[in-house]
Amino acid sequence: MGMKNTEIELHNIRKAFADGSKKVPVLNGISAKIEKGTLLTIVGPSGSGKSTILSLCNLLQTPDDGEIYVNKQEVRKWNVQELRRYVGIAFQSAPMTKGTVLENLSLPLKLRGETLENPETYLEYVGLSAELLSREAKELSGGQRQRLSLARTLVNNSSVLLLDEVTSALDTKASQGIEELIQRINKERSVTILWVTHDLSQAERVGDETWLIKDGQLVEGAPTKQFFSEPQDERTKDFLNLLRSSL
Ligand SMILES: Nc1ncnc2c1ncn2[C@@H]1O[C@H](COP(=O)(O)OP(=O)(O)OP(=O)(O)O)[C@@H](O)[C@H]1O
Repeated sequence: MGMKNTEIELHNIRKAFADGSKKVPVLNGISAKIEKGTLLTIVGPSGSGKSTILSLCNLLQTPDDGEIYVNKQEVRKWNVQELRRYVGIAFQSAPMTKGTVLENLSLPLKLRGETLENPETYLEYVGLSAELLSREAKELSGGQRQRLSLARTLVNNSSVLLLDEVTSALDTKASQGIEELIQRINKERSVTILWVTHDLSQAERVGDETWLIKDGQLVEGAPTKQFFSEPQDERTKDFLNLLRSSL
């Protein structure tokens, strides 16, 4: 066995949200380790807490209880800006700020008072033409915007990428392109990836490991092949059967 090199460790994470006067628990004690370079796919019913897990890893939210270690340092001990460079995030909507593609791409550096060298190399890597640099970013197609948000994480040289339903708004062809790009970023640059997806065949295709989150618990975490071919927990079997029978 080689030496394990943990990128993210969740230690008994709990989170509840206020709903009127009562607190609704969303994560009920989640513990797990993610090794560096892993492509983890996270599946589970709607509202089970998947996005909340991502948001805790770069301090968009803070846990009520428990600790999260990123590269061995508890998230609340990180400088937030540094943490958010180290842990990049991309959403389904791939939001852009007003301005050109170049301005959007160099935003993370501009905030630090630096300029971006060779912006076209980042566009090329994500499969966008350098001619797009002067284009208004909000006018790009969904697939192009998703590529640009991935390019931004490359500018930051992020070690971890949090992906929340990044292909759900795209047609099949654009979705395949983004899938391949993410796999390439994972393999070529050893970026650790936490990928929430409702598309089970995608989770099976791209994952090294897969988790099922249900009712705020990590029900089952296993190597992806095993997760889909020999699920151990009855709740995983039910979840997979239910979705497969509805196809
Ligand atoms: N900021 C918030 N304030 C209040 N409630 C929240 C907040 N964020 C999430 N929730 C609630 O927490 C629960 C879990 O939400 P979360 O988005 O983590 O689920 P999910 O598994 O990602 O769902 P989906 O697959 O539908 O995106 C939901 O009931 C949601 O309404």
